[in-house]
Amino acid sequence: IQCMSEHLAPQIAAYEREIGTLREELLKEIGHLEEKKEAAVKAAANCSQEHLQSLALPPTLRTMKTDYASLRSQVRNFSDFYGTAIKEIMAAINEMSEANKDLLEKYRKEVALRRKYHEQLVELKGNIRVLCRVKPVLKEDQHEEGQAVVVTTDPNNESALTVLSKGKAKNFELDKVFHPQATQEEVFQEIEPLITSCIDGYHVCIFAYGQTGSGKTYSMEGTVENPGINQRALKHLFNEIEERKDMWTYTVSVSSVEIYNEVLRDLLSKDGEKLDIKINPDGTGQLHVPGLRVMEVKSFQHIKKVKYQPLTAGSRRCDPGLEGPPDSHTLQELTTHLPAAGLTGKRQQNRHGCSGTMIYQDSLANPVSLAVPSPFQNDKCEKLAGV
Ligand SMILES: Nc1ncnc2c1ncn2[C@@H]1O[C@H](COP(=O)(O)OP(=O)(O)OP(=O)(O)O)[C@@H](O)[C@H]1O
Repeated sequence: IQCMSEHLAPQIAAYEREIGTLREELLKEIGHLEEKKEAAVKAAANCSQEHLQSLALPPTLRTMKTDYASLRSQVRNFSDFYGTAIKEIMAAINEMSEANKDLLEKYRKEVALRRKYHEQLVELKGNIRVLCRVKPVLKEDQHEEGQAVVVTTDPNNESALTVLSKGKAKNFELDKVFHPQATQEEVFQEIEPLITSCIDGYHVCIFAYGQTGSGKTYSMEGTVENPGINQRALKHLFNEIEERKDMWTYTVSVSSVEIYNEVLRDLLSKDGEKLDIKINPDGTGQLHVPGLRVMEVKSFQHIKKVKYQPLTAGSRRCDPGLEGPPDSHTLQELTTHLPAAGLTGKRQQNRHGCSGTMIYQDSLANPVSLAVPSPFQNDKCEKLAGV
């Protein structure tokens, strides 16, 4: 066996070499065939495209083909377009939030400025200001020739007032004296800054005091052609609110009462319901009138349409049947509320936002000397007006 295997070994080696050579040739041949196949496939593809192009497509198919091509390119471009749009949107959002920050910053500065102005106003003009309007002598006053005019103003001093009493001239100094020819507009100009303060959250009380026929109603309400403080203040208030509407939304509400000989009546209720003043149970220690109707008003026109109950008979005049001085007062309270967060301030801000109150009051009283230190003789009225 050993002898045989030694004899066959060279032959086996020769076969193996021959097999190797044959394998290499076979692989080469396969390679050639592959190349030929590729070339044949390409040629076939070209041929079918040329063939397709040479075919006359119906017009609808041709349109579809162009539409399809355009859609394909649009789809390809869409991701680029989408990316650009997202970037633009993000840039706009950033710009907006920057603008918002800017606006908020401006508002904070504005609030601080207004507070400063209000404090300056209070500092310069006082927290309580007493203004005097001298009524002109009218035809109906039956002023007779030769009768002395007892109240005179000084054209060079807007604080001075002289009253002739029992042959003696008494001089008074007030915050401001309006001469008899002063217009409703001039009187209102003195009040105007207080209306802005009310919108900014401060409490304001405007009180007209004087003997019957002295011009309280004329100054406060005025006439249709020549409106007084109340009408002008409301117009001004709604104009200011309108100017601020892009930034802030205010709500405005009104209530109205008459206090006649210590009896308080709601002038917004149908039957002029009688009410009383109580301590507010909310713990603030402030006074309020339980059951008093409060009406939200949207505009100056709206407020003019509010129906008030007619006043108690006799409350607009000295009632001769009464003993002692008649006590007649009408109070109109107007509240502005700004339900905004992020405001700063102490007094005027509560957790609901910022509220300011304006009380107009018109009082009837017996003739009194200008030197009377406290003109508020009516207990309920004094309480309600918060003076
Ligand atoms: N400054 C003024 N200029 C022109 N007229 C005036 C002026 N002030 C008052 N009057 C007129 O005087 C009259 C009496 O005024 P008014 O009714 O306002 O007084 P009053 O103080 O409200 O009186 P009462 O307390 O009795 O209601 C009215 O006819 C009013 O038009």
